[in-house]
Amino acid sequence: MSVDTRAEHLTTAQAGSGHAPTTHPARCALARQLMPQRGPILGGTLLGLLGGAAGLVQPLAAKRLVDELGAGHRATGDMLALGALVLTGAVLVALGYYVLERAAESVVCAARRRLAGRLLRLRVPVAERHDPGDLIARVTSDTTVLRQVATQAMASALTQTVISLITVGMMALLDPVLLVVTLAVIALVAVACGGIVPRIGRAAQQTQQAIGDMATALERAFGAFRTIKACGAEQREIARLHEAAEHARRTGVRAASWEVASDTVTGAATHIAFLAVLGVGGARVAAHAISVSTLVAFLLYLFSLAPRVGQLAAVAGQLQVGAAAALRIGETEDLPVEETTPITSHTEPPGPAAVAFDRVSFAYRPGSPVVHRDVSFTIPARGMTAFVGPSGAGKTTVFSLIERFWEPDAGRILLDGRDTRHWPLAELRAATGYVEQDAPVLAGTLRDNLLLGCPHATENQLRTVLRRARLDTVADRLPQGLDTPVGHRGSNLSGGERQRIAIARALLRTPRLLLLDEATSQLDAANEAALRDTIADLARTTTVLVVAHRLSTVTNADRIVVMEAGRVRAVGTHAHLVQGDALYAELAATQLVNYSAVDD
Ligand SMILES: Nc1ncnc2c1ncn2[C@@H]1O[C@H](COP(=O)(O)OP(=O)(O)OP(=O)(O)O)[C@@H](O)[C@H]1O
Repeated sequence: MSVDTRAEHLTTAQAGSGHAPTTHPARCALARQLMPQRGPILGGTLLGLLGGAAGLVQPLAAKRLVDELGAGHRATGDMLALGALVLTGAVLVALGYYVLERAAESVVCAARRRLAGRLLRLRVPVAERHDPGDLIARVTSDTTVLRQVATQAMASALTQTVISLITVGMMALLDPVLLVVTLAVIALVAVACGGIVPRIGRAAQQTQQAIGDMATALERAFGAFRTIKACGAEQREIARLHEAAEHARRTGVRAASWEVASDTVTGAATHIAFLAVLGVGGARVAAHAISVSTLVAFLLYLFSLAPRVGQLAAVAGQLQVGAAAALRIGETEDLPVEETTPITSHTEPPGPAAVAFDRVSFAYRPGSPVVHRDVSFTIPARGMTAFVGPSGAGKTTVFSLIERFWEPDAGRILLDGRDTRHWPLAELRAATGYVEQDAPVLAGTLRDNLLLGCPHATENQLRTVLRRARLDTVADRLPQGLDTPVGHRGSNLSGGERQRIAIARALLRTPRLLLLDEATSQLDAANEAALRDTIADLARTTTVLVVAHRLSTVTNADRIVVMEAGRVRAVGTHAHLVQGDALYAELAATQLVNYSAVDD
């Protein structure tokens, strides 16, 4: 098979079902996302570190300044040195931030590009198994979380740890006794934060999932916008969205509460440490154990250390959230995609393709009802073949299997005598034109839609297919002609116009095999009759397969395949089947009164 075989499920798709953010896979996923930018991230961190080091020397310079002034000396040089230190530190920190911000944007952009590249190449069964809203949230919202981790969290984790250690070293040099007092307070903070930080991570992960749920609910609503209005279901859908928003609010508030608790603990600890150091330090100054300037310098170090300890606590939470987002992104990147080998040479013979099903059996999912049972038929190159039968008989599935959206469980599908599994996928699809049942039209202009499968078509080719699909008058009527926007999913067009666009789009590819699934069901009688002639004309040079509910559209087919409950009942011409197949005769008896009326 021409697909990779990675895990087909997103384990973190549902709230609470994923890995805890601190697990090894989560950390590996985070490292995988950040690795390509490790150079700039380390560079930016180093600059921040140097800026922080400049800040570290400031208390010593201040101490010296106080000593000089206390001794009645002029201290212009010391003042200038202190100013230069402040300036250098600020410039280095700013530069570091800039480098990190750039690296973060690169991390996010690379993740988004990788995800976009893979999502559109997902295997159909895999794509159908996941909520589009959740997949979209992974590309937009989770990558944004990654950005924060790639800048602040990673850099802070490194710089703050190193600078905090140096600060502690400096404090030890100034007065070990005051350091013991400070470390005792820090130890208390560490114990309190140890309980708080994982809770911040978990709550923030749930917020990310809640945002994904909102995207899913929105995608669902916009996917059936008019139906929701027509059913008067706006309030119920709004309630669904409100529920998702409320869930995001609740988890957001929970995360914020824990963040506030963490800030409060570190803030209170700063004050306690300050008061303790001031009390013990004052006593030591009075006892001449240390000088006033030493106490001032120590307090300055303490004030620089306190926010760093607070930041380290926050960073631990951010890293957890980032790891959870990276895990969701990594899982999505690992979903199996279709092969991507581009077409290098056209090895297939020109002209119409022959199709055969050889004892094909198929179910959409293991354990789900069998849709095709031992289906066999042979369709020679050229001519029109229609598939008819009751709803759910498996007609559309024939097309899905030919296009290799799905693979048969047993049997073979042959195109030009060659198993479709041995065709390069791009080549197989290039040989085929497919008009789906609901004739999807994409947002953009009419021209964008037509050129979707054949971007280099000339203006002449465009005009020819427009005429053949009976779209020329529509295009002429539109205010900007072919460059008129058609709206979201072609909402500015009628159902019949959308179908004709889908047909024109398929014709433009000059396919060797044309698959039309209920492609004219929404056309008026005149347009349908004209398109029936176009298709009959096409069938002289191309193999045309048509799924039809209305027999009136296919009575002139070269052969008709009658399907029922996943089996081929009969194959023949209209005249032959009316005589020879009871189901077909019944369909003809109930439908062809209308046909005569239309034809006449
Ligand atoms: N993507 C899918 N996943 C799971 N089951 C599916 C999927 N598509 C179709 N089915 C099921 O497979 C069966 C055959 O569907 P298919 O669309 O091939 O029938 P059909 O003959 O074309 O029907 P209709 O005439 O109503 O379009 C149906 O029972 C349907 O519910």
